[in-house]
Amino acid sequence: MSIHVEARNVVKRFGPTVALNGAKIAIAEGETHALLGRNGAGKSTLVSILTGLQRPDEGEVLFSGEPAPAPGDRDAWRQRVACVYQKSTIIPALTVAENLFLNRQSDGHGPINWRTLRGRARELLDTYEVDVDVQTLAGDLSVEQRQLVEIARALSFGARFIILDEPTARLDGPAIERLFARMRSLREQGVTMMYISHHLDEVYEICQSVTVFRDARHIMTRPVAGLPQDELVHAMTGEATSAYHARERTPGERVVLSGEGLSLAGRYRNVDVSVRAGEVVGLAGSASSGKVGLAETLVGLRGADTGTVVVNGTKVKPGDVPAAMAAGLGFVPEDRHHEGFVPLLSVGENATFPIARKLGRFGVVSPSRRREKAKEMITALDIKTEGPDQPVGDLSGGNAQKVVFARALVDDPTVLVVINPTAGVDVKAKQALLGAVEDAAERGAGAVVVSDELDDLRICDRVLVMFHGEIVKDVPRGWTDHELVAVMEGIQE
Ligand SMILES: Nc1ncnc2c1ncn2[C@@H]1O[C@H](COP(=O)(O)OP(=O)(O)OP(=O)(O)O)[C@@H](O)[C@H]1O
Repeated sequence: MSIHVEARNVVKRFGPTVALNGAKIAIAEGETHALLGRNGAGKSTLVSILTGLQRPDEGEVLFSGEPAPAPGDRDAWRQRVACVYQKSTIIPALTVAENLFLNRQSDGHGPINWRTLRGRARELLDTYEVDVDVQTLAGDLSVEQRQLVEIARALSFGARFIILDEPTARLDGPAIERLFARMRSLREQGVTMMYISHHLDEVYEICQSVTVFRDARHIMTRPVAGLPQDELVHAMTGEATSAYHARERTPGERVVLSGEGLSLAGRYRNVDVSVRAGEVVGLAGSASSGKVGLAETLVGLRGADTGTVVVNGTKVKPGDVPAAMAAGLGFVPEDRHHEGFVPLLSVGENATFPIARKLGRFGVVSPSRRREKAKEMITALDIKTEGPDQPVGDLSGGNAQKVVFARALVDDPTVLVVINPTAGVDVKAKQALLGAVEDAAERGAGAVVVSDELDDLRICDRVLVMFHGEIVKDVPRGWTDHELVAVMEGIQE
């Protein structure tokens, strides 16, 4: 089989960090090839080099045996490769049609003809069987629709090689199945794909080959069929890793978080929840179930039409997150890029933000105390960084998520609410984060884990399942995967 995409001996440095150290990958024509590695292993750096966004310090990239285009020749790159990122690259304030033809609206002869543009956009989406109205504002699309539009856009430039960088991180079960069906049909049409994910089961389901990077180096490339999962995990971590075992505990009596009579039009209705000290409560359901909206109300990020929220004895005003935090709340938001961290501030500043007032007198933070506390959190959560002074924007995705976690935990919260807590984090780091939630519960905090990752929900004492905006079942510990998924998908009452 011929090689479609190849990177040889790639070295890439960022200051003192060596992100890729003689790394390589070779992807055969028409295959779906997984790239795996722990957080910070160098995967995204390779993506930026394979898409021409960054130049390697050493090494080369070849497409079908030919050297890659010159760095500035964006059109030539677009014809060879496209990437669907976890973070959207489409512009929310523009329509789908405008996004599809961004920078190519006119043919260079006179003004843009909007009607023709819409027609071409419709035709393009029809070709790839994407059922989205081209006049919709891109900001109103679901994550799934947005990804389909991005894939269609990539193919329309003529690219026969698509990189999918953690595409399932924000999709629910049925949407993941639909994405996989589409990937299979693209593969049948001869499209080559590179697939990045921290979910090993997905790799076994959709990929034919896998390459593992560890500490900036290539560790192995193998066919997926017949490869034992232990060997894969060992290649990623360099050690044997055992499965995570959720702990047993007996929750206390005191209610530390409650929501009563909560309704928000279009999101959820008639919800009553209460979480006791030392209890971990899961909130599960499909993307349209209302679980994220409800969690955002519980932390004060989003108002409700009716009902009240009480955090640790304090009634929280809708929209007043600082008041909820002052009452003892720690929070990991759904979208770390928007609400999670400030990229230009350092790891230390981000991680210690909620305790800034306590660390210094008269509101002035002592840099040495901040560094000390930040170092503690870096060790506790195993954050891969040059140190507390590095800007969070320079960290790999999974390590940035750990900083958001550190911020939620730093002030020993009485109530901890985490939304998709392990999104983008690797196999081992996931265990550290779930362990941190269980530690908090053992210290007496009440926690809410909002997720549809079954591994995340396994640490919960009970799981509230939402369907179409209502809590349909309170499932105690001891469920099987099949049972819980059936309730989440509304198959079983
Ligand atoms: N612009 C940058 N400036 C400084 N360091 C960087 C920059 N981009 C990446 N790095 C560093 O390079 C290393 C590799 O990061 P990369 O994002 O490629 O990892 P990754 O394998 O994609 O991780 P994840 O699974 O968390 O997304 C990390 O240590 C990261 O901090």
